[in-house]
Amino acid sequence: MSRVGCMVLGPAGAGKSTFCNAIISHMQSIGRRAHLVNLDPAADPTQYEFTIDIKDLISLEDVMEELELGPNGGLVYCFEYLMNNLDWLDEEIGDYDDEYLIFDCPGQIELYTHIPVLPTIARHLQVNLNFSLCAAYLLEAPFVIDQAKFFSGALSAMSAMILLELPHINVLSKMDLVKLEISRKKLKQFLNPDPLLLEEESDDSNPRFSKLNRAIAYLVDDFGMVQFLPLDCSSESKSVATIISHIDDITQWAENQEPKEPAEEADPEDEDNE
Ligand SMILES: Nc1nc2c(ncn2[C@@H]2O[C@H](COP(=O)(O)OP(=O)(O)OP(=O)(O)O)[C@@H](O)[C@H]2O)c(=O)[nH]1
Repeated sequence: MSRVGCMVLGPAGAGKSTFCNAIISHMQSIGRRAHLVNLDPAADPTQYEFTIDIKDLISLEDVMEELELGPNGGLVYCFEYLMNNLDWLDEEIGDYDDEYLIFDCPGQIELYTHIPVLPTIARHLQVNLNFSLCAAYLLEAPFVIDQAKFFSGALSAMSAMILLELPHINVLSKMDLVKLEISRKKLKQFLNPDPLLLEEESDDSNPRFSKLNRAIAYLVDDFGMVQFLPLDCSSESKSVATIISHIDDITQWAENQEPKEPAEEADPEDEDNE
């Protein structure tokens, strides 16, 4: 049996760490074994209990101090360092065989939309460590209430999906913060976005904007970004269990697929391990 993992992605503050912890708590409450892997070298160490923590290898604070880099350059350096020390990750993951690993990723989405850092890690986990892997991309529900922001978020999710090449689910987080009935109604429409309905919505705007919206709505639909699952971590809610069952389904599907080819970006030494 392969190992099962979920990479939790999304912009800064979208609720990734809270969601990761909600998954772990829920899994523990139903007797399943799950562990948290922190891939954010800037994470606050006091907040969550990580089984595996990139900060044991390298921390952003140290890099910024010692190399006099800014936060973004520092983060890229941390990931380049991890890329050159993937055997550290292999050792840490070691024998977590029949268990779930939840990877809490940094909120700098350029790490999966521009720089192929997380795609390389994902491929390494699949090819070298035999993981059935999926991605959960979080967007903050209160931010995507208007259509333009929804499209912008959906496009960033799509960009991550295309670059990571992983079975992918989208999540609208912090649903409890959307209180107005009219906003909740609008969000419901985004959970299963129908290009025709979204097209109608843009009737009152500038015709060129409307045309752009329509094109994006069809693009999002064509790429199968058809569903966003609602998430509310503020209270005991069924949303976490529902998302876990989606993760189970898509990782099960991934397990039945042909094994991936070794990553092009992989270190040639890794190919010797195959
Ligand atoms: N009301 C509400 N607040 C939430 C929910 N999920 C997360 N939050 C809050 O949102 C803030 C950010 O949450 P985090 O889980 O740290 O977000 P993150 O995406 O991991 O943030 P970065 O690691 O900085 O990218 C925290 O104050 C959380 O308590 C939710 O479902 N409802």
